[in-house]
Amino acid sequence: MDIGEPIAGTTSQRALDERREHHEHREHQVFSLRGSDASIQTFGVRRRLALGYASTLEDRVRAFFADETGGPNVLVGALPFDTNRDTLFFQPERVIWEGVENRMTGVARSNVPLRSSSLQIVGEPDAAAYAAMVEQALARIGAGDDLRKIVLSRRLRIHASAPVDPMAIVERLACDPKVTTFLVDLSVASGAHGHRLVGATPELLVSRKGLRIASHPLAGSAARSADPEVDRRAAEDLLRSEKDRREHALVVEAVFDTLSPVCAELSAPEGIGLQSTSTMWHLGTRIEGVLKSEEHGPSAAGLAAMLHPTPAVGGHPREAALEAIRALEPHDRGFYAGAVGWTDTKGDGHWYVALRCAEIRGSRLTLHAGAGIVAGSTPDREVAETSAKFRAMLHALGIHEDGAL
Ligand SMILES: C=C(O[C@@H]1C=C(C(=O)O)C=C[C@H]1O)C(=O)O
Repeated sequence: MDIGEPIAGTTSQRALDERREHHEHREHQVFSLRGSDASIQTFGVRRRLALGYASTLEDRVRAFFADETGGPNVLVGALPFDTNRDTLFFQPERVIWEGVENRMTGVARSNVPLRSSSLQIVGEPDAAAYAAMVEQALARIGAGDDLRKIVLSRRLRIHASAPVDPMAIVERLACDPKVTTFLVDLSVASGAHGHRLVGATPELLVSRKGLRIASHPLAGSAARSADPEVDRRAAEDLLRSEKDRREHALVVEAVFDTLSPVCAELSAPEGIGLQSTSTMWHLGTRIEGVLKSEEHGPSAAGLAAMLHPTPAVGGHPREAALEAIRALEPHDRGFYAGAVGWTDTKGDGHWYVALRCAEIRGSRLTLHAGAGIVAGSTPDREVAETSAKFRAMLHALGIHEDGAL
């Protein structure tokens, strides 16, 4: 972030001072979520949320805030993809809330985080092995039981010759105004030096403000093109694709089914539409609702835990799809395809699906990308879709690679 530049909008002197201060202490930033909604950056870890395997996340969050020991009234954190794994939640020492006007977009102010000459990139599984996984998923879907969608992912392992700067990656990802960038200091839990999760997600899992909630599930994707005509056609074809609409509908139905019991009103006023990032087109449906009860309704974190994993990252039906993912994917997803966000004492908060991300450990990065497999999917197209989904992170890293990744 270039703090020497004039800042547009209504930025106060205090906000400027805070930005300068955090710039000077950028190594202490442990969590950030920055997008078109108000953004949050946090510094230091005041207290971690106890893990408590017997109680729900909602109960643990309530108990945390009931036990008043001061500090900011917010918990930030991440849910792993596998709900049996440990969540990472903590109360920060200091919080900076930023309005939308402070969002930095357009020009990458940072140096390219990596030089491709000093890189090793390995697909794990590689593209051919992933295509074979897709074949197996299709066989399971075609087997006659009610399995209809399995989201399969693959990874790129990147080994750089020097440690990468996670903040520089986030700043470059933020050049796309359509995404919400995130950074989570995973060393809070792992203790491993330089262990971070960074990414740029287009998908809102759930937000809550007072009684109002929203979710914007995505499913059904097409790569964008630099050629405007090809790009427009890709979007039109996606909007018309029966296979992608079917894949999308499963996610929307699951979100409605999960949220209906706690809502007095729930609707998708605009129906299915196109959502874009700088590299992808997606089918998206914005869902809006009003909770039955503000005080007794679930908090934003509780809602995220109810929804996760949606069929956008798991499949349908949920348990059968998760079993298939465990059987077919040779790797642990970690926090990829989990959720990142915050929740406060009032229950308000924002949670995003942790997509288009990289787990960083010093000079090693692991990128994940997945695609929904349904009847009508083909291995080649799913390989191409996952390649396209890697592009946002690769570009942020300074890698312009369209080859056989
Ligand atoms: C699984 C990913 O993305 C999800 C899967 C999509 C799809 O299958 O079309 C679209 C958006 C996301 O919900 C990913 O980016 O890795």
